[in-house]
Amino acid sequence: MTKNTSKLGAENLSFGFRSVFSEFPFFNYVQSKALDDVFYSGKNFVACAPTGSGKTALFELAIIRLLMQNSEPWNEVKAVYMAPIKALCSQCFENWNKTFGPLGLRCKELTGDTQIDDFFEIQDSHIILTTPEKWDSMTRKWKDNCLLQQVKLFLIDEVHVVKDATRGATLEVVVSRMKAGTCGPMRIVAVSATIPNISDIADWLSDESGPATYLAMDESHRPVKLRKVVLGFPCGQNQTEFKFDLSLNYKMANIIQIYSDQKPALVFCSTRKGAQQAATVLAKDARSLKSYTLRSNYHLNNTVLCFSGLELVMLGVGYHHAGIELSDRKLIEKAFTQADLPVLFTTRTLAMGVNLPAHLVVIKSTMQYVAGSCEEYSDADLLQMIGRAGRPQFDTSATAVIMTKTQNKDKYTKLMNGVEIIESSLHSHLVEHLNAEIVLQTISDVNMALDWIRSTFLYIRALKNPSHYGQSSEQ
Ligand SMILES: Nc1ncnc2c1ncn2[C@@H]1O[C@H](COP(=O)(O)OP(=O)(O)OP(=O)(O)O)[C@@H](O)[C@H]1O
Repeated sequence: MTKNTSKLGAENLSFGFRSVFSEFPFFNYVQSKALDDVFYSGKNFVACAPTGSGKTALFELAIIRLLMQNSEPWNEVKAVYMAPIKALCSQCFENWNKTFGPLGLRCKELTGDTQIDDFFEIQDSHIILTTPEKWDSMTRKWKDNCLLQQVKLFLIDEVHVVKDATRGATLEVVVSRMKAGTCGPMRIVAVSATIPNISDIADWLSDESGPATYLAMDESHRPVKLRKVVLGFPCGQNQTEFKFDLSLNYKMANIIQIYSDQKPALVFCSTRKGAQQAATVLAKDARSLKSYTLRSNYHLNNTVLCFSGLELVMLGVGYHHAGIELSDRKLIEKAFTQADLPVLFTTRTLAMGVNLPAHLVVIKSTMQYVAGSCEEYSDADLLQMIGRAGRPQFDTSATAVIMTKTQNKDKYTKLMNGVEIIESSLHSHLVEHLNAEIVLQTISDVNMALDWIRSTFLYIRALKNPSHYGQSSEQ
């Protein structure tokens, strides 16, 4: 466990705000290290720290700082929290409603799942929780609206998504638009678990006082030590994704036996059917396993499980996906949380925001099915899944195993070790985004266009690594 620093405990906060951190008595090492920059200073700030290291508290500290500069009824308080995954927005929305609600703050979730005509409610909210895509579309519509100009604090979760081939450009332009669109000072606080070139992100998130301050904490500061393993498996030229995925089911018993330390294992599968099939294969294999006893402590008389997976549950193997009745899903989650169910196969429904006692997380295949076709998981999704291993409440060490094709092993090993430099992806979508800014009149002449370009992450990285963007260093 990382050492707590009592000097920097929650008692440093004025009385009214301590309740926000009622779940823990002390800030951990990462939070203590960030305190000066995020709480005692108002500069833009970016932190890179491992999954599970308590980065959400950094956002909360930034919000509290903003509150301390204002007074009730918080008319001047407007913060935007932006995360690439809707479930992260929902998780924060739920938590912050509980913690900031009693302080008089109104939170509003604004994602693809919410209604667009919520505008007045949004205008009335103090904390808006949204995704880059949704905020992009909203800020395009509200260009002249005072709402944008009122934002005082812009919180960016999983900021490394800026490198994502499709979503990164949206994040990048949204940040530039926010920087240009507010009338008073707007503070930016960003976090991620993986940014090797954090100083570039700090340069990008600069304001007139200079680059953002930054804090980079390596894996040694992870509250729960995480062993990361990437396993490559051969996939024949004629083998379909489906068959490759299926073949991994037969490796699972071995992997669980080697890496689980006889503790709960969570296996992420790309489809509902895949989760069921994998659970069935493991349950069969488990019968023949000697050293690892898959035995469920889940007693029949305690359960009202009515779905077809009941027999497997009794063997200690469960599956969980959105197609299962909510009540059954809750029971499965409970059984796994209470360590009564040793192995749980799940789709990504359980990846985000749920604190489960998984000592081992296995990602069975790095491909997922989206709208009928196969694509690799995004880095953000993978890190979220891996982040489910070894949550601080349950464990002191944990293991994450990624099962992928042999040819992808290096790529995922790099991702696991966080050595892949974050590059911009805006160059691939530059024309489309420039056009949008021209229509929005953020850009109305060449000088403004140049200023806009200079405000992007693309500009920072293109100067350092021109060849990546198709430029020679002389250009
Ligand atoms: N100082 C602390 N002491 C004890 N537990 C803490 C502390 N700070 C955070 N936690 C708990 O650790 C868990 C992980 O925190 P959090 O989700 O903020 O981490 P994170 O760095 O954002 O992780 P991820 O990147 O996986 O989302 C939460 O359950 C949180 O309540």
